Amino acid sequence: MLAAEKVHTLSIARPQADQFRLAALHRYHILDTPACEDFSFLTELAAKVCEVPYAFISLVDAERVWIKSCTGMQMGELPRGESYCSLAVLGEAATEIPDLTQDFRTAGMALTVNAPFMRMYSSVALTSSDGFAIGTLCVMDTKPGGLNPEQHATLVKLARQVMALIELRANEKALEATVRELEQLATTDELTGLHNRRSLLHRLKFETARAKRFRSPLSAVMIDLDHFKRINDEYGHAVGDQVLASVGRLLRESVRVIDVPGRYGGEELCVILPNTPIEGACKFAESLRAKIEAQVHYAGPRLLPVTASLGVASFDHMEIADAESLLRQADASLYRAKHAGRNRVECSPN
Ligand SMILES: Nc1nc2c(ncn2[C@@H]2O[C@H](COP(=O)(O)OP(=O)(O)OP(=O)(O)O)[C@@H](O)[C@H]2O)c(=O)[nH]1
Repeated sequence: MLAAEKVHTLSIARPQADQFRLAALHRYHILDTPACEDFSFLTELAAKVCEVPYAFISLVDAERVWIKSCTGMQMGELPRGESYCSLAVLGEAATEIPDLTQDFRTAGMALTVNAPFMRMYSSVALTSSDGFAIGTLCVMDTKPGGLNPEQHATLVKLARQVMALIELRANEKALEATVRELEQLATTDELTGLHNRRSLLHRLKFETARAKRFRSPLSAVMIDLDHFKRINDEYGHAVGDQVLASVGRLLRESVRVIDVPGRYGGEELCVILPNTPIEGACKFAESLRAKIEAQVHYAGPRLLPVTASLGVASFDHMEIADAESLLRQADASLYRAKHAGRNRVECSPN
């Protein structure tokens, strides 16, 4: 970073429609990203080709110029009024200042009046796909002068490479976000926000393998709403859906991050509890049962009592060979809870 004994802030004219230019810059999500070898390579190449000690990839933000990569000195960012690059986004595709001390706009800037006492500046604008200059690829020297036509032509080509790399990184980021979104859609039950059946069974297989490998306990809790058919029949499917969605939310809010809450099918929900022995799972199930009973539901103005029966099974108390048999045992416990009068928890084994 620059040691600014005397910070000299020039009020530099802003290009018209700077907010559109800034929007274009921010769309790339490149500001404040970590250093990256691909960009460093391009600044090193720019300095070498132009036979100067300094090269920068700079991005002109609202109040600062942020340096993505630099060769010759370490610099993170500069106030916008202290950066030569602020001039370069004023509209010119290329800017060259042969002697910075002789240009009234740059003569008082910190890099000119303090070490390393820059004298020559030459830059090519980094132009976004919608035509805005978001920053520059620039080279600097402590001697006055300029680039020859060949060096300038190469700097233009390198600036295009920098921009292509910025576009590539942005596209990669957008693609990652889309993949994450699709993954979320493919694994989530739309009504309840819980894992859907496929995702639940996939995670159960994974957790079963892990429990076997590390001999850690694994539990599953099956949850079935009591007399749910009556709710649908008496108040309609939409009210039934509303109840399921609320219980789903309650379940999501009741579990730990490592637990896997899912919709097994219809009004039957399930939670996989990794690293949890039967005692812990039964405690959890009992607390969940009480929360479901206490949750308030309405069908219009009428209060709707909703309860659930829960069945628990665990790996550490019985010989369970695979994921399916864990669920079968939890289902058998649930069956017992239903037959014992509903709104209760049954743990396996008896
Ligand atoms: N609204 C709504 N209802 C559903 C959904 N999935 C399943 N159901 C209904 O849930 C009801 C389940 O009924 P049953 O299996 O007879 O069980 P129950 O009435 O809950 O009775 P018990 O489980 O024995 O207490 C059926 O009427 C299904 O149509 C759903 O996504 N939305």
